[in-house]
Amino acid sequence: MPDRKHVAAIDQGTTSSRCIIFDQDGAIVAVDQREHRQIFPKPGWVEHDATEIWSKVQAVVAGALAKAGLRASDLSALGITNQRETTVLWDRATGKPVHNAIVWQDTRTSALCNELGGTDGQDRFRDATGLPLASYFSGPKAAWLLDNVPGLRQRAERGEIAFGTIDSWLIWNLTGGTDGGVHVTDVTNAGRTMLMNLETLQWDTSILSAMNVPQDVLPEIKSSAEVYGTAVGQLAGVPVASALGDQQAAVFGQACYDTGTAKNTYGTGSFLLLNTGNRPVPSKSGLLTTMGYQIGGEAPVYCLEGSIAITGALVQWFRDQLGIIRSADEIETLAASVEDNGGAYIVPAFSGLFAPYWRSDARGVITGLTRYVTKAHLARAVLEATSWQTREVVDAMYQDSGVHITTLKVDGGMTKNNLLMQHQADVLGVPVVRPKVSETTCLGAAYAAGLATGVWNDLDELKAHWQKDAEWTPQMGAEARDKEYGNWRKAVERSFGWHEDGEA
Ligand SMILES: Nc1ncnc2c1ncn2[C@@H]1O[C@H](COP(=O)(O)OP(=O)(O)O)[C@@H](O)[C@H]1O
Ligand SMILES: O=P(O)(O)OC[C@H](O)CO
Repeated sequence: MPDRKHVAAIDQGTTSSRCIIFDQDGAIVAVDQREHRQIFPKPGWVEHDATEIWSKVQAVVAGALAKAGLRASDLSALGITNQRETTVLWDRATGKPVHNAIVWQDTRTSALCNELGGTDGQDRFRDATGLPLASYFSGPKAAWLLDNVPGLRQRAERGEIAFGTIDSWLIWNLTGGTDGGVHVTDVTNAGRTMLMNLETLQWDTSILSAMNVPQDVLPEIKSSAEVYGTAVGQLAGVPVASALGDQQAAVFGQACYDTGTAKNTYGTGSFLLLNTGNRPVPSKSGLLTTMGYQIGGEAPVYCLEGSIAITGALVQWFRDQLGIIRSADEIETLAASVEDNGGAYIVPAFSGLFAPYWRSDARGVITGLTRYVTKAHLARAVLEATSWQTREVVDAMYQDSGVHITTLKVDGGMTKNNLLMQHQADVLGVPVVRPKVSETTCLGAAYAAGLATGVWNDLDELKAHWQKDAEWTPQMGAEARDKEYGNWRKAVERSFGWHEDGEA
């Protein structure tokens, strides 16, 4: 395909959808982005309208093509990356969702997860899936919908209903929807449902029956890089050739192809993934064992993941709820106006703590307050909460894998904050590096789609595209670091036990 040298990627994220078109060097040609509504029906519940998401996705595809001055026929392939775990059930005949999508942050299934855990607790399905039982994952969300939308279970049992994470929903629509759309997902997304067995890469029938999810609703599990089908509509004829959960796509876009390489993406939350090679490494330290990627029929690559629920969202809270800053960028100037945190620590356990604690009973705390503490110290404490949470995850990675991360590749909205990135390097004691193309999520999806369609030949070719933009090297002494880390851990302990599960 000599004249088709562009690859498009759709990144359907928690707050917005974007489409980026890349050229053959992996450089960005055009970007278009639109937000969608966040629906909060009750405290702790978070929903999205999947129909709205589909129309925003169509709009950003049109927008990116127009900005690039390209047509569908100029694209070699389309890749998909997406917010993970968010769950959609739809009617196969009408193509309409039967309910709003339940978002990964939604905690309505906490009580159901406790019930499912029984005497094994959070570990009941950990050996098979690599995941602790938590409201974060899709399986319990699907079970909740089947039990709570009137008549849905019967319709599902009659084969009328399809389940999908957002990748499946988009691929089904892109390839024709009710008119022959393909119902597939990839291993990285299927791995976040808590319904896929990590060794067989197939749906685990014993978990399906424990969660009471009928197999007929589920998509077929495919690799992350292969042609699933051909798009219709405005992208008619373009092969839909990759799907990766957004954090795994960032691993791919950051060229973390070697065992022992790691990246951290700093957005609303932060997700640090360490490539552990072709075998799943079980976690005893509060991490997730998860898929990294699988290219066509090749052996799958696994990762250890530290999922941190709140990092950038704490900066948003500081701006929107406290009103101390007017823009996220202002936090750096305010924090830089003082030498240190003045003794204050903020633990942003707004909806419990994810890795490495998985404590749904935790709630946010600010500790160490004295009359000396100013809003500038608090601004520092907000930023430091991100680097300390990351340090805890890196320590857990070492405990589980024996791998010392020697350089951390970073990306995401918070990485433009120099003070934060310096503190991150300081508390980890290793260099932190940011690539030139910071849109690593879309880039990863584009790379995978381009590999599947012959735009790029192999991982070495992709690795050669990676270029450093900025690097921060550690400057803090070990003694100061250890003392502050101790303070942070004391603050975390103070956050435990504030909330009863099931309480609104
Ligand atoms: N200069 C900054 N310093 C610290 N945090 C920032 C800064 N700019 C943006 N952020 C935070 O980064 C997040 C947005 O990053 P982004 O990668 O776009 O996130 P997502 O993909 O999760 O929506 C927001 O939570 C915001 O508060
Ligand atoms: O859409 P993001 O960037 O907030 O990512 C969400 C994660 O995939 C949740 O697991």
